[in-house]
Amino acid sequence: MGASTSRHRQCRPRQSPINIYTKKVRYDSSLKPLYIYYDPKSSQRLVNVGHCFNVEFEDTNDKSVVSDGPLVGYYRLRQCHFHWGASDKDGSEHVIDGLEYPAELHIVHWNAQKYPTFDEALEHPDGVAVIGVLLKIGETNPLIQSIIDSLDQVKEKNKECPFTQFDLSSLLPNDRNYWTYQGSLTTTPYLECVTWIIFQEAIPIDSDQLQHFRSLHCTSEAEDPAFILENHRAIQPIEARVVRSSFK
Ligand SMILES: O=C1NC(=O)[C@@H](c2ccccc2)S1
Ligand SMILES: [Zn+2]
Repeated sequence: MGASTSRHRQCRPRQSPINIYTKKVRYDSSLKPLYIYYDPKSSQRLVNVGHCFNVEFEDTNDKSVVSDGPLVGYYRLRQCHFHWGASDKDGSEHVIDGLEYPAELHIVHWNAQKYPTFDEALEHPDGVAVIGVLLKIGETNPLIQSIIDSLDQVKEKNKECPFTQFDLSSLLPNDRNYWTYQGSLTTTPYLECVTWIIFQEAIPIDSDQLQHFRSLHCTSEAEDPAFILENHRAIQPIEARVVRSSFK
């Protein structure tokens, strides 16, 4: 192994996203069912952060949390966002047996039981838990439509608007089978602090709804407009990791 390769392997061993090769996944009977409770009163606002839009939630209390599953303790809901592609052919970050989905929802939580702030949690290997939900082209999604109906208020980078009473739990698939592995943030600074929980079942979105995501501006009002056509990171080497499943 060359020096750069060995340096590369040592310094970034748990990057995300990855291809989940289902033949190499290991069923782990000790994995518990996930406990997920999201209070619609926790949702606060919609923000265009330039490379995507976030639905941001109040994370100064434990009203909306995820626990159990592969996790130790509880993780507080902080924000959710989507990743998408320039066409419906790609867009998800995680890939399943080489199959790319048109988009992926990320629900970001942090270990408020152990760490005082989100920024502190980012510095620890058990600091963050992200639930990933794959999206497939299908019927119109009414929950996503409620977000789209507000997107014109956050068209440009750094714009935000109130977004309350959002029932995020209705966006989750009915089937709670999941894969889990240790990974990283998928945007800079790519910190290796994430326990990933990816649902096996995809949820529907229609093609027109996806097109609305691509009409968001990655530029501020003062700049010449450019669009967020895509915002998904390429898959990364799995290195020495094994993906576990909650199901056979
Ligand atoms: O799941 C992920 N998606 C992203 O855009 C990354 C991120 C980075 C910082 C805060 C929240 C999320 S990590
Ligand atoms: Zn993400």
